[in-house]
Amino acid sequence: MQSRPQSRELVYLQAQAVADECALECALQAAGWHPVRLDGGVEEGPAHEPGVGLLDLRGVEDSHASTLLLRPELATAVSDPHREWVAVLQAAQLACVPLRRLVHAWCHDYVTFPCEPGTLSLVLGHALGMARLASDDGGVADGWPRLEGVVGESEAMRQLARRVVKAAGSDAPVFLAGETGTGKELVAAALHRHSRRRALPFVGINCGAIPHSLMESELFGYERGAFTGAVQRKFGRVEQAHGGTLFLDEVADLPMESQASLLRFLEEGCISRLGGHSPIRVDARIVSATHVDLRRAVEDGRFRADLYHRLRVIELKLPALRERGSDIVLIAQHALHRHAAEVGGRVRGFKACALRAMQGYAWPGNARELINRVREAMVMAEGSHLSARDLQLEDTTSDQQAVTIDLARRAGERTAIERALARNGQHVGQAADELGISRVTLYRLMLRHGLHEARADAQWRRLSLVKGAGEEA
Ligand SMILES: Nc1ncnc2c1ncn2[C@@H]1O[C@H](COP(=O)(O)OP(=O)(O)OP(=O)(O)O)[C@@H](O)[C@H]1O
Repeated sequence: MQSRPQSRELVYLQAQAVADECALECALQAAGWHPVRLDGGVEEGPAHEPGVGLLDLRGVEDSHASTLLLRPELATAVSDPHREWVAVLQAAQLACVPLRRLVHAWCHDYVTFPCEPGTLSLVLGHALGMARLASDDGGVADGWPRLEGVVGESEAMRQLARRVVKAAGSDAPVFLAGETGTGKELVAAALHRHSRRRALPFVGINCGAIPHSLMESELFGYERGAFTGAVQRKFGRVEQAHGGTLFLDEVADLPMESQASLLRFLEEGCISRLGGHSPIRVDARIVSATHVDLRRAVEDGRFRADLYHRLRVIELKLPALRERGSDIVLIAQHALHRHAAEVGGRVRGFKACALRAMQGYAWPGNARELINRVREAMVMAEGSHLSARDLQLEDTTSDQQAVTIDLARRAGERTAIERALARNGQHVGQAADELGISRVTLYRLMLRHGLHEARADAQWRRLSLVKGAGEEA
């Protein structure tokens, strides 16, 4: 006896109620597919399993077609990067240009209804196959998710990517900490793209770049006539981010008055425009960042403690570039490709001395400094391959210098320490355990390799005074 094929699941999203719903459901079941309705449409966070969705557009009138994607449940669903969509239409609807554009832009394929179960099965199976292919390419292929636009494969960045994707599954406020130029804004945008809000706005504001006197109106907007010159209503950044994400960059620079208003918004979910009389409900996910020590700002009385705790429900720390090993070269190459056209493709790569010098430099301005140096060098350099000198970096070892066993051992030792520290979030005790040496020995080795500059904890200061700390352990 022939066994009945197991039915496969698909997500079913209906744009408009139709009279003969059962007919489509029967056709799907006959084709071996089990539809799961997206009632209300919004999924809880991104499902990383590749899948297929059926977008039922039957009954959508021509006049509504161009505004369909303003409906958040539709926009969120069709922009899920892990799902391919198949549209269902009535043959006559193919004459509607906005509907055709929507299907062309967002769907893998379409069927006109009524249709043969065999055709339906073929089209859906093909869409599922394409979703799986795409997922193998760019998704979580070798156990860690790639963040779009964020270059880096070091262990520190893999850990960060995993945490970003987890954080994206919730609506809790996220605080991004990290030195200047480490990519906080880039990561904030990636967080938004991985969240269920991805089809709605990502609105950024640099709190350090706006005069204090304008901050309230910039954040919360104003009504016409609220003050001289307010000739028409203006929506503030918070309101513009409704449904999406609001990114508050350099949040430590927020004036006290706006800190109080922001806190009120976080607690009540409502804002008031300047000159407005009724509160307006706004649903915006808050991501904030600063390169300064926000805890210190709280201690100094420059930042409200209650707001500080509200903002950092989830804290993500971006590693400094010098802790990211071979990411330095990856980002340099990324910059080279990105700006190649500006110099007519004249510059094609890096000399060995440049690669060495980049790895040996501390990059206080992080990825921003690296990208800018590469870009400047590309304009100024004479040859096709950039040297350490083109990058205005010191080449500590020349190409011709013999590499002694001792030099190689030291280089290996330094790399092992850097990686252990990065893997263990700069925790010296844990890094020492992993390396199989004592904390004291690790501190001595760090001193010898010049890896101690950023550390200011008391134990380090004590140990650095120990006689002979820089000698062989
Ligand atoms: N991992 C990365 N891959 C590619 N480009 C990066 C990466 N990190 C940073 N950049 C680039 O470096 C520049 C600075 O990044 P970004 O503005 O996100 O840093 P930031 O941490 O927000 O800095 P600041 O604290 O000064 O505001 C941008 O041009 C960004 O595209």
